[in-house]
Amino acid sequence: MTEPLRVAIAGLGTVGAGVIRLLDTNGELIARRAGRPIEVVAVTARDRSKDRDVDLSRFKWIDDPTALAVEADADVVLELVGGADGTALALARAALDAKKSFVTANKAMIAHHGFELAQAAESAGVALKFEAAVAGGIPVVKGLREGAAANAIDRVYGVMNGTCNFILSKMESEGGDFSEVLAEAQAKGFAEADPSFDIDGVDAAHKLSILSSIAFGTQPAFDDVAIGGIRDVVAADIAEAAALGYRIRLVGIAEEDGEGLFQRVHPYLVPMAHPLAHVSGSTNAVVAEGNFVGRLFFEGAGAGDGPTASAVVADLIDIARGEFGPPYAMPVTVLAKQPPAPTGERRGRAYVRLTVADKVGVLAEIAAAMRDAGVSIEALMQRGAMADGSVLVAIVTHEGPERCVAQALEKLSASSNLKGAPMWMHILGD
Ligand SMILES: NC(=O)c1ccc[n+]([C@@H]2O[C@H](COP(=O)([O-])OP(=O)(O)OC[C@H]3O[C@@H](n4cnc5c(N)ncnc54)[C@H](O)[C@@H]3O)[C@@H](O)[C@H]2O)c1
Ligand SMILES: N[C@@H](CCO)C(=O)O
Ligand code: NA
Repeated sequence: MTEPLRVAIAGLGTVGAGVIRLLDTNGELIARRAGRPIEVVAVTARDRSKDRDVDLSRFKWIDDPTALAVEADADVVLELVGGADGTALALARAALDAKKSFVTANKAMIAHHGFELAQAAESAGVALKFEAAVAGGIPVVKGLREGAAANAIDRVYGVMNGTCNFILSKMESEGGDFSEVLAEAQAKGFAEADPSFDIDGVDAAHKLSILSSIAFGTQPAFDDVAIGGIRDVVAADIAEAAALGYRIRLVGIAEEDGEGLFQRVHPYLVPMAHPLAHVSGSTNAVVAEGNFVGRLFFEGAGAGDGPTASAVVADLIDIARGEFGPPYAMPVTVLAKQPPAPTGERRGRAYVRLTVADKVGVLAEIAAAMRDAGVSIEALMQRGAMADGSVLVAIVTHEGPERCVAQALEKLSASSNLKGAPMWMHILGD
């Protein structure tokens, strides 16, 4: 058999150990598919003595992760450490500088530095691959970059954070407390080292900005993503949404609107008839709309050791087969710089939840603020008094400019009748 593809791995946590287990289990099958074996030659992590349930004695241990790039006798450096900068970025630069191919699951680093790393990889003539960085095990990077490459993409959107989806669907089915369910997601290995990246929408925004570049052929623009998370979603919102025929999902959405690229991550009310409403637990799903293929729907495990390892090793197999190609759908030299779309006149329907004093005239005040801002109300529900005497008012608006809802809420937030910050979610259209 031909020479093995030699791999050096930095990071032996959930994903790193998963990759070694996968190669141990499926090594022979992979060697037949790739035309040659994939062999781990060196590893590094923070703690050499930690029990990881995999035999590391076969591999050379190199203490310094950056030295791994140069000292290990490897064709590919695999980074599974995490973090946008620091060790991961130093390792990426060192590997590409040493003309070694580089594979990573690190969406934070690719969202912030992917363009620079793609330039380095292309000029070094090596591969840069990051299938595991977006939607874990779902082959959505390959799906868009290769499978949908013949299409102009009109819109790409989806549920891209397993931790948030796990929390929302658990609160939906069992009514669990937010922090307890988050702790459960952390114990299952889904959450980021800093889980605020998950619940505040940052992780999904990392993934969305990577997908946008591939879908629209634009330079990655993470800083242009409007980001909101699920921290303020309460059980009452989930119940109101259900009563109205929706489920709440953290949705990342990107589209070109003629004047620029619109990118937003936010909790959305998703109609029950839409397939995204049925994506539950840590599952992810991505929808891409191509001008010839129509609607593509990718669904699968977005996190966890096995699914993420599956995506990482698929990238290694590509490299073993000699499939390099530009990391995005086109060479970095032709990636367009797209300004962010102006959001002022963006239209949509909205859900608004207000906690207000239970007294005469409050509903009239809300209705007046909406009327003055030009917001048309489709439905308004008031729910029973809470312990502190306040009541919950949930409103669904007709379609209109989003800025009008913002204007109405700004006016209302000055009212002494408001007993907490208003919660505003968008409603996903078809
Ligand atoms: N866990 C998942 O489900 C998942 C899914 C997709 C992508 N990812 C990404 O994969 C990467 C790894 O995630 P994970 O869940 O395996 O993390 P983890 O915390 O379980 O493992 C991280 C590993 O890196 C090592 N490490 C950390 N800092 C280091 C340093 N400075 N020097 C040397 N080693 C260091 C740790 O010792 C550990 O072995 C992250 O970028 C993450 O975002 C994770
Ligand atoms: N923390 C991420 C891991 C997968 O990228 C999630 O929950 O989706
Ligand atoms: Na993926």
